[in-house]
Amino acid sequence: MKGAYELPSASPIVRILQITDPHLFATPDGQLLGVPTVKSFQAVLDAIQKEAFDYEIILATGDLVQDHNREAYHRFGQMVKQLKKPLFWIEGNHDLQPQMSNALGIYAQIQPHRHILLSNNWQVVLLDSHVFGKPGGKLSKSQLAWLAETLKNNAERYTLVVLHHNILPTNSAWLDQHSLSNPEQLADVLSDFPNVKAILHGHIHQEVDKKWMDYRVLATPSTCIQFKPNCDKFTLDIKSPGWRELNLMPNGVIKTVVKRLEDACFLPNFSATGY
Ligand SMILES: Nc1ncnc2c1ncn2[C@@H]1O[C@@H]2COP(=O)(O)O[C@H]2[C@H]1O
Ligand SMILES: [Fe+2]
Repeated sequence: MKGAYELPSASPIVRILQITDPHLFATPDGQLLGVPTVKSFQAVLDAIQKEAFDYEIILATGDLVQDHNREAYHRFGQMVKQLKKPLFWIEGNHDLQPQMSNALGIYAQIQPHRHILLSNNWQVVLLDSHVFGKPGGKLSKSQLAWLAETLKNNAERYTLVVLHHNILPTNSAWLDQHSLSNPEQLADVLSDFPNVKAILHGHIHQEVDKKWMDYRVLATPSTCIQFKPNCDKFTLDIKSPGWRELNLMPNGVIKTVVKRLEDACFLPNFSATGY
């Protein structure tokens, strides 16, 4: 495990951009259920650059590629260069190691660190919840032990915990079977550290801002297809690709907003029953 990445901030507010689940292909025309994911990702990157939000770091929360292709990781590495800020990533269920680390490791902007110290009062801890060959997630004993150790060593800092898989149900049976399988073990670790403020994830291709015990749970739209909440059978949503802006305030509060491309762009094939 790499040590902490330290980002002393000029501003007391820490600004973070989250992009998630781009499901890129090696080829520019590769499609996921009718959506050309490289093109929708580029449209999101273009829209982000038109915004005034002056983020300091980027979090890419998994499922960076769709087809385990090394070249798709290189496409990700090349495409995010335009954002010109340090980028940190975690694995999703569609990602494959060591191809992912090896490919992303050659880009100076892309950081291998899983612990980020931001300003004087915040930290971000990135967890690997991916289980080889399975769509659902689990936090291993070693990830949980590392989380406990990291929180203990920096207990005075407010903390944002980041992983790929969801903790709370989406009220969609087809998707909820692929949630994090051991949230109670995560809760056990977190319960000793009252400065943990929020848990941020991807995977469910929809916006969430809810409470789980004392923690705020935030999920973010994919940069490609969207899943419709509250549907027991696989159902795609008409909502557009999106991203999230987060402002970590010096008093421990998080101000955050999800933004999307304009309506009715990159609509998927609504008759699809899965992938
Ligand atoms: N029809 C389906 N039923 C159950 N699981 C599915 C279906 N289609 C896709 N999935 C899996 O559910 C996962 C949810 O989001 P992911 O992008 O991680 O990848 C998806 C697939 O692994
Ligand atoms: Fe996923």
